[in-house]
Amino acid sequence: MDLTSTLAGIRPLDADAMAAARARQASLTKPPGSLGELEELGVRLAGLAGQCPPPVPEHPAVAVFAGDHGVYAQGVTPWPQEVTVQMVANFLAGGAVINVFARQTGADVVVVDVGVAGDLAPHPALRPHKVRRGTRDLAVGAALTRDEAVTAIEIGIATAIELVDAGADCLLTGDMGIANTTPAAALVAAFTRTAPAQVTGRGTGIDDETLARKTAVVEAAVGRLRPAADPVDILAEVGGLEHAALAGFVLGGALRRVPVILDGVIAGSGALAAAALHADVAGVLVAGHRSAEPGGRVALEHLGLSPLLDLGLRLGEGSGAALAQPLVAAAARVLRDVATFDSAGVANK
Ligand SMILES: O=C(O)c1ccc[n+]([C@@H]2O[C@H](COP(=O)([O-])O)[C@@H](O)[C@H]2O)c1
Ligand SMILES: Cc1cc2nc[nH]c2cc1C
Repeated sequence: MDLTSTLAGIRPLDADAMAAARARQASLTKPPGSLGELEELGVRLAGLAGQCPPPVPEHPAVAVFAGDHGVYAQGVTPWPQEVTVQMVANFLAGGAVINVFARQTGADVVVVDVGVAGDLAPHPALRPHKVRRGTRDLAVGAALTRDEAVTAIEIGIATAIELVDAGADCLLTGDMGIANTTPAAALVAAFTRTAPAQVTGRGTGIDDETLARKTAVVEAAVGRLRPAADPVDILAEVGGLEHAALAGFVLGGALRRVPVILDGVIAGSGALAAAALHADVAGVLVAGHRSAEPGGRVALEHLGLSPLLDLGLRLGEGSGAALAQPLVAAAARVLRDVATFDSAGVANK
C-alpha cells in the first residue's frame, strides 16, 4: 500500500466504543480510576477496535528495522559500525535481548533490513528490503533523497500490513543501527521544535567530548531544514532509513487499527513523523517505556503519551515494547473479564 492511500485510509478512534468502554469501566468491581492509566488505555483499545470490550491482543509481533548511518563518520558513537549487521545475525539466531523478551511474551520477531551496510544471508525471519547501504552523512547534507525516504516509509507500511494480515493483533516497534540515536535526536528536535542540546543524549554510552560533537552535528543538520519542509523532507534531510520505516510501520498499524507499542527514542522519532503525516495516528500509539535518552521523553510528551514503564532502558531492539506488551493485554482483559457490581453482587457506592 502506498503512502498516499494509507494516509487516506486512516480513521479516528470510534467515539461510541470509547463511551461504552468508559461506562463499562465504571460498572466493574473496583473503585473508579483505581487501575490508573490502564483504564484509559482500555478505553483507547476499544476506540481502536470499534467495540467494547476490545479484543485482547494475544499475538504480538515485533519488527526490528535495521539500518546504518553515514553520520557514523563523525565519531558520534563508540561502537564499530559492523555491530549493526552482527546484531542482525544475532536477532536471526534468536540470541539477543529482544528474542529473549519476545519469547517470554509470546511475540514473533521479524527483522527488516532497510539499510544495513553489510551483507546478510537469507533467513525466514529476515525481510531483505535494503533501500541503500546506509544513509549519507547528515552532518554534511541530506541523509536520504525524498524517494528513498518514501520507499522506506512504504516498507514500514507493508511490514505492518503483512504482520496483521498474518494474524498479529499488536505491533511492537524495534530498531537496530549503530549511530541511529543521532538522526533520532535530529528528528525529535525538528518535529517538536526543541533545542538540539535538550534532545541529544549519550546513546550507547559516550563521553562529554563526543556528546558535544554529536550535539553540534544535530544542530547543523536541523539548521539546514527549510521552514516549508514537510514530514517526508524532514525524514530525508536529517533522519534514517529505520526511522522512516518505523513511521510507516505506525501508519500501517493505524490503517489496520491495531495498537502499536513504541520502544525508545528511535521509535519515538518515527512516531513523531507519522503523527505529523496524519492527525489520527496518536490514538494507535502506546508508549511502552520512557527511554533514558532525553529525546525519547520529549517525543512522548509531544505525542501526549505517558509511558507504561520507566526502567532506565536504553537498549532499543524493541526491548521496552516487549516488556510492556502484557500490560496492554491486561488493559483489554479488564474490560472483558472483570465482574460488574451487579453480576458479582458487590455493593456500589
Ligand atoms: O531505544 C532507545 O531509546 C535507545 C537508546 C540508546 C541506544 N539505542 C540503541 O543503540 C544503537 C544506537 O546508539 P548510538 O550510540 O550508536 O547512536 C541502536 O542500535 C539503538 O537501538 C536505543
Ligand atoms: C551490542 C549492542 C546491541 C544493541 N542492540 C541495540 N542496539 C545495540 C547496540 C549495541 C552496541
